[in-house]
Amino acid sequence: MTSSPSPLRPSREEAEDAIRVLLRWAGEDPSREGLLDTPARVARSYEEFFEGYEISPEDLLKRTFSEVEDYDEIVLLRDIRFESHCEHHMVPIIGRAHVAYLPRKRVVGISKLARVVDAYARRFQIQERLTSQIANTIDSVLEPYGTAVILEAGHQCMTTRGVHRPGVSMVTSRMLGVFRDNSDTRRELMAMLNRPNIGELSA
Ligand SMILES: Nc1nc2c(ncn2[C@@H]2O[C@H](COP(=O)(O)OP(=O)(O)OP(=O)(O)O)[C@@H](O)[C@H]2O)c(=O)[nH]1
Repeated sequence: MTSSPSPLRPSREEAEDAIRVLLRWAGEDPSREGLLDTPARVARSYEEFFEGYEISPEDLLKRTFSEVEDYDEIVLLRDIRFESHCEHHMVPIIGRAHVAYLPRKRVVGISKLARVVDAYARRFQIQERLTSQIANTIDSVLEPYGTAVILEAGHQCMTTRGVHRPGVSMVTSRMLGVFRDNSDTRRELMAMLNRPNIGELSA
């Protein structure tokens, strides 16, 4: 995950040992052939699932386009798939994010909005905090007239265990600036979200 790990961070070997303990605790024999490479695979998967801890979301938004300084309408990137992990049960949260801002002077490359979503999603999360972190970062770095973030997600801690309710999704939002204060602007955003998604045409 990092080339210079913090002294508090366990080594890869310790992480793999912990995975062997979990396998034993589940009733398995980590030395059987099919499981021999599993601790290393899981550790590699964790590096991927949790790479957000190594990314600075603020830095992702530093490069802005000055040529479009006079654009002052809503920019919306919708249906951004994200994958996160619930901090309570360490199982996946899979959903879609819709991210909008109304630029004041700074416009960013749209992929950067998806990268900010990933930078926070690839950590242990609860959905409310994930929603706020994405919105707050865009708002503080770009200083737009407003920022809006809406997340819809399925939580495997509710679908594959515990209360077992497949098909349930959780919806959260954070509205800042004009999206919070101006009902016309918020309505315009909702109308944009309700239009058919043509993104798949270019997929
Ligand atoms: N608000 C919120 N709750 C979440 C999120 N992810 C998981 N949870 C909930 O966190 C709660 C943790 O509750 P606990 O009672 O401590 O854990 P538990 O005994 O495993 O609970 P059950 O899931 O009901 O079996 C559960 O109700 C989860 O559904 C999230 O992103 N936001």
